[in-house]
Amino acid sequence: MGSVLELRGLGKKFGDATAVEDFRLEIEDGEFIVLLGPSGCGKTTTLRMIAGFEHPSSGEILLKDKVISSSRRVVPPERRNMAMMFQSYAVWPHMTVAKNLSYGLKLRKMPKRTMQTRIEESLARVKLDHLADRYPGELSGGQQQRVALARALSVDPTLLLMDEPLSNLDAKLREEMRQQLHELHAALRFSAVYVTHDQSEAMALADRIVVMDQGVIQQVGTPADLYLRPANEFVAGFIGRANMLPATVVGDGVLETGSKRIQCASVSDLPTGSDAWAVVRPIGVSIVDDGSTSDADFEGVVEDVVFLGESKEVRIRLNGFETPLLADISPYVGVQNGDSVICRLNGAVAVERVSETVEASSELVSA
Ligand SMILES: Nc1ncnc2c1ncn2[C@@H]1O[C@H](COP(=O)(O)OP(=O)(O)OP(=O)(O)O)[C@@H](O)[C@H]1O
Repeated sequence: MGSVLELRGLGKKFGDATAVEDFRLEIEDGEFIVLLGPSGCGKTTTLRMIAGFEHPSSGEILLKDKVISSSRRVVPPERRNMAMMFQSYAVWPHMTVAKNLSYGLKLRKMPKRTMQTRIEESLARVKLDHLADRYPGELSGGQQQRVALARALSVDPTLLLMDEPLSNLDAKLREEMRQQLHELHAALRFSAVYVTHDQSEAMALADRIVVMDQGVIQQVGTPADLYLRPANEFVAGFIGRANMLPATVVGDGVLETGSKRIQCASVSDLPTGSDAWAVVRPIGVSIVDDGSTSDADFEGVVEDVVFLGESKEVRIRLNGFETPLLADISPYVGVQNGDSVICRLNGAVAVERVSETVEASSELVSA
């Protein structure tokens, strides 16, 4: 597998304001990459630079090892062999499914005979060949999404670009479409760059996620990498729910927080003496009820219990800590408000503590 797209130190300024800075990424053939971050972090600008709608202020873009954008050479959007899908997958309502596909192929001056075969093949790939003569209004939302995808892929693009394509849909349809898109990608393995600010969408779809904040890449990794091994406090707070306890690095893989010592799964090269956060996911917190307590366990009092069916979300006020700890525990464990409990923290990760408070603390569920 070679690289499809390479972004080398890509930057974009609008006047004095930096929208994207030193963006570096290599995308493998068949990879589904998601650009994720809060509003204004530079996702769309990055996508538009890849498409060629926006000129980078610095850096280079290579498509299949050929430079398509640099200070000396800029290939226009229509010659980049990329397809773009926008919000809601808009298909043209006044054209049949087959016509929706032929439109883009005609623009590319494909001969008629080849075109017919291409349309049939493209619709067959998304299992819609029997609906070629229908109008979009006669199809379900899921089928319309497949038409849009078939249309985008019919031109055989090197790269498919998608900007929040699900954002106008209601929650239920959105989840269905996400599932379908994931399955189609698994089957067809097209290369894609997908922009969203929704972390659960990113986790569900991506081979790798690029987390951005204020124009700068914070971390690139698989959903599991980002969740289990966040590189910094922004990623720890932005991806999923996290308990973040202020701590100090006291040795190799060991953090001190309050008067307790925690063995970490990863300390990300922080020197001894550094300020850190001990990041612990709610699922990593267990309530010890078999008498096997140790010095590393924490004592606290239960403040709130929410029964969620598959789990119980328990909020615990730890002795000596300001921020309450969130624990996802088995729904069969009997705990009530006011109970004194012993907690054990598993899978802790240390990240450098730069801010005194992190926006997404244990009480805040991000995006
Ligand atoms: N044409 C423009 N002129 C001036 N500033 C712009 C322009 N386009 C984007 N920006 C600025 O660049 C920054 C990044 O914008 P961008 O649209 O890439 O962010 P985003 O992460 O896609 O946000 P959203 O999720 O809200 O679409 C923002 O501060 C934005 O205001």
